[in-house]
Amino acid sequence: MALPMIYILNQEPSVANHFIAELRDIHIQKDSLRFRRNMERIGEILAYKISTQLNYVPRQIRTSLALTEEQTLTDFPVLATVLRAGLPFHQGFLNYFDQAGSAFVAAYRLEDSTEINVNVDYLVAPSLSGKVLILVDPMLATGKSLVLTYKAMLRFGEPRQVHIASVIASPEGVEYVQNELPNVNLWLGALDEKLNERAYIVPGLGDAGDLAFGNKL
Ligand SMILES: O=P(O)(O)OC[C@H]1O[C@H](OP(=O)(O)OP(=O)(O)O)[C@H](O)[C@@H]1O
Ligand SMILES: O=c1cc[nH]c(=O)[nH]1
Ligand SMILES: [Mg+2]
Repeated sequence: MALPMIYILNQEPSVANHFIAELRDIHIQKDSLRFRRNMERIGEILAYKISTQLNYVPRQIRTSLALTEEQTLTDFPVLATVLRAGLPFHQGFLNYFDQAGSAFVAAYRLEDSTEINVNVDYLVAPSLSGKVLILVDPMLATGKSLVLTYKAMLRFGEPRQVHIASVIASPEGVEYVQNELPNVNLWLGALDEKLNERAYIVPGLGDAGDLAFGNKL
C-alpha cells in the first residue's frame, strides 16, 4: 500500500460494522460500558490494520519443540490521544501496541455561533523524533482538534511517519486534514455524510465524550 493513504473500515463487510452500528444506535448507546468497549474494539481493529504498514524484523523463537523464526515488531509507535473521548479508543490501540509510548492532549471545542475553535491546554508526550506517530481521536468533525494537536506535538520532535485514526469522520474534516497535513495517513471506521450547523457529524453518533463518560455541566 502506498503512503499517504485513506482506509475506511466499513467499506468492507466485517464484524467491525456491527460494532459501529452499536456505537451509533441511540438505544444501545445508553449502555456506556458497551459504548466504551465498542470504541476500544474499533481501536483494536484499526491498530491491527495500521500494523500491516510497520516494519518487522525476523527473530529466532524457541518453542518447547524446536527453533523457529517469526517477524516481530521492534519499532513500537507513539500513540497520541485527544481527551476525553479518545480514552477508550486509545486503550484499544494500547491493547495491541502494548509497548508503545503514549501522549495525551487536552483539546476541546469552543462553540460559538459562527465557528468552532479548539483550545489545546495540556500536552505530554515522549520524544517523537524519528518515530511512527498514531494520533487517535474517535471523532474527526471539522478536523481542527487533530490538526492543532499534531502541530502542538511537533515540539516533541519530528516523527518519520504519521497516522490519524478516527471512528467516524466527516468529508469536510477529511478534506481539512488532507490540506493541512498532506503527508498523514488516515484510518477511518466510517466516512459519514456531512457536518451539521453545530459542526456535529451526521449521521454520526452524537457526542462521543458524553456517551463514554457522562454529560458535562
Ligand atoms: O474535528 P473537531 O471539530 O475538532 O471535533 C472533534 C473533537 O470533538 C470531540 O471532542 P470534544 O471537544 O467533544 O471533547 P470531549 O472529548 O471532552 O467530549 C472529539 O473527541 C474530537 O476531539
Ligand atoms: O459529531 C461530533 C463532533 C464532535 N464531537 C463529537 O463527539 N461528535
Ligand atoms: Mg465531546
